[in-house]
Amino acid sequence: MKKLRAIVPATTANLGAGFDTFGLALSLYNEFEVEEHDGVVIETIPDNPFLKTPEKNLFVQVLKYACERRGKTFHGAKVKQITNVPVARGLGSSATAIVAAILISATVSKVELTDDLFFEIAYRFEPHPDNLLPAWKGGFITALLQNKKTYYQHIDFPQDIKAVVVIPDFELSTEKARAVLPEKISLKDGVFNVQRASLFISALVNKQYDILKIAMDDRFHQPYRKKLIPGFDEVISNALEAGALGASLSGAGPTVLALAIEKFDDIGKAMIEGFEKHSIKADYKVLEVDKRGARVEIIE
Ligand SMILES: Nc1ncnc2c1ncn2[C@@H]1O[C@H](COP(=O)(O)OP(=O)(O)OP(=O)(O)O)[C@@H](O)[C@H]1O
Ligand SMILES: N[C@@H](CCO)C(=O)O
Repeated sequence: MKKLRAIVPATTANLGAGFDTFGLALSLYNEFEVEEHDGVVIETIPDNPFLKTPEKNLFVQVLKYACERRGKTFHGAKVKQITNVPVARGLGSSATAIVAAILISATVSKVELTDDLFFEIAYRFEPHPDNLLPAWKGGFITALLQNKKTYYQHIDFPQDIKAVVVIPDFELSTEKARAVLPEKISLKDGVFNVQRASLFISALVNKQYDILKIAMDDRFHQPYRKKLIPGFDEVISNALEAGALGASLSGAGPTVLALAIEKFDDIGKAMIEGFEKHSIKADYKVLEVDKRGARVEIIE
């Protein structure tokens, strides 16, 4: 195998009411360089001992599975990861690793990467398409899984909207953030989210940005997850007061996302203040929507 590099965008899932269905790719990228090697050697930039452990490194685990799935023996790999997407922060870091490994495996084996093949591998490691799909194909998607088939649609995301993401300095695994969700929700809350998810899509299509604030509200997951994220309500209200169109938890959190067409730095700083009031340090990034998705380059 030549030396290959996969470049995969971060993703923000849910966008409020679109729980487990909306996903958006963002201009923050993880890079995964790989070449054949006897045994597994992992370098991470910045240094991350956790990800350097092969058993904890999803990129290596998916590479191994994809190799053995083709009836080959996985002898190892020399991996260099540039991890700009922070782990367990709600920006789809795990999805970047899965997508990178699948694309590299398909490139090496010269196999056409169909949706069925992609999801057959990916769902063994991550059960929801709302990070996987935008990380793979870019842009904004809405998706669902029914009877082992994934249905999804791309919707053009307005060019003038950017994402302000505020990343607090603590991790929240998707597993832990899903464990606090209720088994059942009321009809009233169900209608609440259906109304707003539909409104969100209409607002994008019709460029009716003034309704995004309402459309990004949620009763499925944020009321429960915010107990794990001190300052969440203030971060959201600060974003809106500073000029955001709408704001929500990014994926399973703890990152908080604001959509905006102006005042990006004011919004970022105001959101950080919301966390700082609860003695939590945070950093903000102003990101574009990534429309290209993941790609593989042959280095040598
Ligand atoms: N860049 C990466 N490279 C290799 N393995 C990763 C990477 N990011 C995450 N993982 C693995 O995936 C596991 C699950 O990550 P988790 O889903 O909790 O966080 P996340 O994907 O960063 O956040 P979210 O899914 O909320 O966007 C991590 O504990 C780690 O084992
Ligand atoms: N929809 C998933 C996304 C995880 O990134 C969740 O909220 O748990």
